[in-house]
Formats: sequence, C-alpha cells, structure tokens
Amino acid sequence: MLLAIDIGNTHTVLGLFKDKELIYEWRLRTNIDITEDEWAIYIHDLFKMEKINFGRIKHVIISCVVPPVLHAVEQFCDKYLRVKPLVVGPGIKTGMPILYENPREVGADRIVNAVAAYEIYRDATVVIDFGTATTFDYISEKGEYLGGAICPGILISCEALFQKASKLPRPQIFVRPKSVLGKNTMDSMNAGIIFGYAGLVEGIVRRFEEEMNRRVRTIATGGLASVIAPVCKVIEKVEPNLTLMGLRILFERNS
Ligand SMILES: Nc1ncnc2c1ncn2[C@@H]1O[C@H](COP(=O)(O)OP(=O)(O)O)[C@@H](O)[C@H]1O
Ligand SMILES: CC(C)(COP(=O)(O)O)[C@@H](O)C(=O)NCCC(=O)O
Ligand SMILES: [K+]
Repeated sequence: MLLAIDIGNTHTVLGLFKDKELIYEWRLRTNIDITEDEWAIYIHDLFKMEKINFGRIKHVIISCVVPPVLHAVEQFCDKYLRVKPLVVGPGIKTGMPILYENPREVGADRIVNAVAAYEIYRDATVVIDFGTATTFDYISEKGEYLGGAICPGILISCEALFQKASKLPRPQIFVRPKSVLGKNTMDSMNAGIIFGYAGLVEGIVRRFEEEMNRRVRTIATGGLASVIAPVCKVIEKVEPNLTLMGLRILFERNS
C-alpha cells in the first residue's frame, strides 16, 4: 500500500491507498518540533484502529511546505517503515513544465494540486486551495504550470482582525451569512469574511481570464473550500482530497 503524506502549515493529511483507491484518510496538526518517534506513536495508533501493520506500507510519497518537519518524517519512514520516501521537489518527474521564475520556489502542495486538477480537466484550469494561505494556481490547456497568486488564508485573516480590534470577538463558526447587511457584530464579521473571500476568489479568477484571454475551469480544495464554494459562483467543483489524489498520480509517474 502507498502512504501519501501532505504536510501543510496547519495540518498534516495522511492518505492510505490500496491500488488507486483511497481507503483511509487522517488529519493531524502540523507540529514543527515533532520527532520521528512521536510520528511513529501517532501513525501506529491510527493504523491500529484499522488493524493495519507498518509492514503493509511498501511506498511513501511526501509533499511538504514546512521544511523543519520533513527530516523527522523521513527518519520515521526509515526507522519504522524501512521505506525511502519519494519527496515532491526538484528532481522528481511531474509531467508538468513548471514555468515559475525559479521552479524550486513553488510550494510542493501547489504543484501536486496542479497535477491532480489537470488530470481531472485536461484544460486551462485554476486551482484554489483554502489552507493556511489561500493559493491560486493557473495551469494552461497544454498542462503547463504558469504560476498564480498567494493570499492570506481565511483563518489567519480572521485571527489578525480579532487580535488587532479589541471589541471584535474571535470568529468561531463559519455559516452562510443570511445577508450582506450584518445587524450585529458576529453577523457583520461573518458577512465580511465569507462574502469578502468569495469576492476575492471571483476577482482573481476574472483577472486570470482577462490576462489569458480565455475562460478557465476551476476546482477548490483545502480546509475551508466547502464554506466559500456555496457563495462563490466561479468555483465549479470542490475536491477535498485533491492533494492526496495528486500525490498518488505523482507516485505513479515516478515508479
Ligand atoms: N474540515 C474543516 N472544517 C473547518 N475548518 C477546517 C477544516 N479543516 C481545516 N480547517 C481550517 O482551515 C484552515 C486551513 O486548513 P488546511 O487546509 O488544513 O491548511 P494547510 O494545508 O495549510 O495545513 C485551518 O486554519 C483549519 O482550522
Ligand atoms: C503558499 C504556501 C504557504 C501555502 O501553504 P499552505 O497554506 O498549504 O500551508 C506554500 O505553498 C508555500 O510555502 N509556497 C512557497 C512559495 C510559492 O509557492 O511561491
Ligand atoms: K495545503
């Protein structure tokens, strides 16, 4: 079985694939100080609940945008799984030309998302990932990674608002606002955040289309995609497991 690991700034998502099928998915907080042995405790317990032994993991692929964590995970793979993981980065075959000024600079998760999205549409596509940051990636109709945009993520924007304005509460739950005309503090913040982000997404996608002079397909993923998608006309599809799907595809391209 293949263990796919996506290490984001907030969460580490693990996916276990049997052939092409994602059979289990787990989400852990990303902890910068974690050791390889602590990793083993978590993964061992998760596997135990599903009666899976470490010995059944034959392959591991990792995408990581938090460099301090990578070493511990690689050590974990070596010490407990006896597998040398494939790490998404310079030197692996993506099948996708990376037309960034310095291809090494692009976040691995953005490339993985781009590969998965192009596999779905095979057309000019914009991927929107609502993670710690909100990222936009443009893939051309020929399957080239052309770059995109990086914005502050929804949660970190909210956190900044709460930290810097003493009368504002910390927004807790994200529900579809009843109206853009908030009549109390909570509803006003909710309207501003949800409709504000929907507008941001619509604006960036419209600018991509103007600059490239064509329509694009769109797909969204990441923790808060399901909150924004219902109020954002330009999001065509939400695929919560897009990054894991991309990791599986990249593993196949490199084996
Ligand atoms: N299932 C969920 N429901 C609601 N919020 C979520 C969920 N998963 C993640 N989030 C929130 O979305 C934000 C981004 O999460 P995530 O996609 O895991 O980011 P990253 O890839 O940067 O680690 C986090 O701040 C998290 O609190
Ligand atoms: C933009 C990101 C911070 C997004 O990370 P995430 O929100 O998924 O944790 C990450 O992809 C990253 O560190 N990228 C490097 C810079 C770049 O892509 O140009
Ligand atoms: K991510």
